[in-house]
Amino acid sequence: MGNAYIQLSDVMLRYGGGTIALDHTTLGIDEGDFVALVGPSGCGKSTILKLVAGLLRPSAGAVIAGGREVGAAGTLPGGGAHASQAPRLRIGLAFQNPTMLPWLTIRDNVMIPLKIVEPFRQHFGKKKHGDYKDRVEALLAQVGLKGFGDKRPWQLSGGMLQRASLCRALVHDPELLLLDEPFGALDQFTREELWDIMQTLWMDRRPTVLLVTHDLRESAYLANRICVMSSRPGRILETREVGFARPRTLESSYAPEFATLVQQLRMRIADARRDGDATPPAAATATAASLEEVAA
Ligand SMILES: Nc1ncnc2c1ncn2[C@@H]1O[C@H](COP(=O)(O)OP(=O)(O)OP(=O)(O)O)[C@@H](O)[C@H]1O
Repeated sequence: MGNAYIQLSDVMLRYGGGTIALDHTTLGIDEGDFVALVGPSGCGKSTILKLVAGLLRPSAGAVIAGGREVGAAGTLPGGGAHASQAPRLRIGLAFQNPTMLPWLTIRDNVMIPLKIVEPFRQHFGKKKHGDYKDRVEALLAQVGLKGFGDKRPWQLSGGMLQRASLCRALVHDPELLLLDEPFGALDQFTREELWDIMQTLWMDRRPTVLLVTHDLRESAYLANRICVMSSRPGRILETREVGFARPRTLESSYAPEFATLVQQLRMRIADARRDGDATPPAAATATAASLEEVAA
């Protein structure tokens, strides 16, 4: 069993209806790393995020986040007999649909984690019009939403709401950021703009990030490592190091080595879709070796 910051060890996840979403899934993520999960639709990517967040517990195997067993098989999520004494990680979440509470301003929506999560929560009453407001305004400015704090969610475009959603995911300085296709519903131009913003936020703050995406260019632009999953029941078929220098730019995303990486990922996923996880180990190793040459 590995001992990475985030560690899934031989995890099996069976949903209530009997669907086995993950089987023999092992994945380690180092502190401060930026990892993307890609793979065929329905292969269990979101299920991995939910396990790491402690929203699900594995049917077998173990999930550890920041030294704490978040949902050992047979225990309650985040607790139970096997849980270590390590403090629970502060987690930030952003999804494809940036759900905002419509009766609150953008500023108050972004502030919600400060109202809920310790140690911010205990000072909320005192600081919500001072330090916390400044913190939210600074984040909004960083994502290009300066001056929009007083607006209501219905007064913003989809791209602006997604920017606000990123602010909400980061406002409480999470140690772990879980992103489930956060840019999936946006047009290409807005998406690329947000890649840049996301990269800057990560480089400034260095949370550990786990990003689920269908967009292979996005994974190559943002991640340090890309994990390719098999068809359901999902497991990690291959992990790619992405060695491109940072900060990455749109221009660099049109470089031949970037295009080659994306093309190879695409072929790997097409294989996984066609063959399930039936790729013989020798062939998988050969593919991994050829892919390594690209990143080098
Ligand atoms: N609550 C649930 N109950 C039963 N089955 C579920 C549940 N949630 C997901 N599944 C099934 O588990 C499998 C994995 O789902 P998951 O959402 O993790 O996949 P995914 O890779 O994120 O999919 P996509 O790329 O299409 O978003 C799918 O077959 C899905 O239908």
